[in-house]
This record gives sequence, structure tokens and C-alpha cells, in this order.
Amino acid sequence: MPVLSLQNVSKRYGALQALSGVTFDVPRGSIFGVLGPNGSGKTTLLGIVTDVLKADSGTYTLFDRTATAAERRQIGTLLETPNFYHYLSGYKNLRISAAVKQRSEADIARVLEICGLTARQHSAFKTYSLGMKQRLALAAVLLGDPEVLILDEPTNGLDPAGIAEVRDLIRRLADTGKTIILASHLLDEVEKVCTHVAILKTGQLLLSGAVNEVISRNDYLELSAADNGALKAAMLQYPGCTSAEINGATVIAIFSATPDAAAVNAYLAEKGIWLQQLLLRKKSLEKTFLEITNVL
Ligand SMILES: Nc1ncnc2c1ncn2[C@@H]1O[C@H](COP(=O)(O)OP(=O)(O)OP(=O)(O)O)[C@@H](O)[C@H]1O
Repeated sequence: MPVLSLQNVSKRYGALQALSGVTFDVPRGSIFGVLGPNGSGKTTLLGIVTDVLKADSGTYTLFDRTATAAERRQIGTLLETPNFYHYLSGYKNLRISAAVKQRSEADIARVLEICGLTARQHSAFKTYSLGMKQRLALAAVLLGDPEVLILDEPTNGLDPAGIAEVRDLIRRLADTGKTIILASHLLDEVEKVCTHVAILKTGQLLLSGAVNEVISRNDYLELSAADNGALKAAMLQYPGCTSAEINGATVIAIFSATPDAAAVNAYLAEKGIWLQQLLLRKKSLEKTFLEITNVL
């Protein structure tokens, strides 16, 4: 059962179509990255599923049900940086968050511990590093132990150390079984933490699925032999090979699915082509993303 399922969700701001018929499922336990360039509709999408915005058409379900207050209480959201009081301690700020969210104060010690802030809980917020401030924001989201976390650009504005702290925290939360939906334009970050992605461009869903699948659709082989012309011709006849091009001293062969390098080697040997080089290359999510977002 997906924790969130979107069916044909569309949203327009006046003449601007911010989302067009977006459909995808978020599997339970996944770290699901909603990716897209600026203005692609990520925040609009998260706004709709958190009930801040209304879709013009389409539907979505939470835990397989039409979302009511009961389902929403199972969701912790961080859509923008919360307004913490600079002169109050982390602990006192969380007491205020607990009151606003109607969550128990008894949960504060637990969320401080998860977010690595126990030792500094009584220090004023203004003395925290950027990473600590964002971890406190995440601690506030965790009050009441929601099963699903929805985070908009959780590492935005952080320095590399802060990004690493928040990334580790997200991973640890996922390890405890939480489903985490996060919007980001930082592809490298998403590739490091996400198990699944949906890629948006100008409000259209370009693709969604498990990160491994999205990337492996773009695996390719780099080959070379004494006669690269013959190698290229043989590869073009290989089942599943969609393109083979000579690129300098190598032949780049692209496939419809991840190629089996050993099978390719055996096939070429049968044809009397002895390889000098055979490398399975994996494109990064970033490269895949740049290619597909430039296509449309
Ligand atoms: N309240 C609004 N009124 C009019 N247009 C809006 C409004 N909110 C967003 N938009 C437009 O809708 C489109 C999608 O915006 P949205 O903020 O959802 O994208 P995003 O992917 O989150 O972008 P970013 O990465 O810059 O935050 C953009 O063209 C944006 O300018």
C-alpha cells in the first residue's frame, strides 16, 4: 500500500499551469525525492498534499484513504523554515512547537535525542550552527512521531557540514521505518539519500520510480577492439543494444536495459572480435536528470 498516491493532479495559477495531470505513488518506507528545476511545481505539489493548496482537478490518497484530519496527523511537514525564537533555548522552542501542533511535551526529549541536540538543548537557538538549526526544525516535525515526513528543500541554505548532518539524520529516520518525501533541486544530495524519485519539469511528470531503475535505464558500455568499425557493427546487431557509436578510441553502446557485460563479451568473441576494453558505465542521477529535463 502506498502512503501517498496522486492521480492526475493539476493546478493552475491564473494562466500558468503549475501542475499538469501528475500521477505517481510513494511506497511505504521510501525516501522519495521530488526533483525538478526552479518553478517546476515541487512546492505546489507538496502544498496540495499537505492541504495548504487545493488542486483544480485530480485526487490523492494518504494510506489508501481520502485524507482526513486523522491521516494528516500521521504526517509531519516542513515546508518553510519555522520561526524559532532566537533568544530561547532549543528545548523551549520545541515546547512552543508542541503546543502549536497539539503534541505532547513528553515527546521533546525523544526528538532532541534523535536529532542529536540533547547536549545543547538548553543553549539559546541563536548559538546553534546552521545544521543544528535545521535539525531543530526537523525535531519539531518529529513531535508526535508521525509516520510520514514531508520536507521542502531540507538542506537549502546549509553549508556542506550542515548538509551532511541533515542527510545523515534523514537516513537514520528512514532506517526507523519512516517514509520521507522531500523536494529538492540538489541532485547530488538526492542521489545520496533517496530510494525513489519523481522528476518534474514545468508541471509535468517526466518520470518516477526507484532511483536504481531510473539510473540503470541509462547504463552503457564502453568497449574497444583492434577494429572498432567491426565492433560497432556487431554491437548494433546485439539484442537490446539501441545505439553504438565510435567515440575516439572506444565504442559507446547504449541499451534498453542494464547490459550483461559477460554476455556481450562472449557474443563478440563468437564473432571473432577480441576486446581490449569492456567497461560498464553508470550515469549519475544528475546526468540522467539533465538529459531528460532538456529533452522536453
Ligand atoms: N501563488 C502563486 N501565484 C502565481 N504563480 C505561482 C504561485 N506559486 C507558484 N507559482 C508559479 O508556479 C510555478 C511552480 O512553482 P513552485 O513553487 O511550485 O515550483 P518549485 O519547483 O517549487 O520551484 P522552486 O524550486 O523555485 O521552489 C512557478 O512558475 C511559480 O512561479
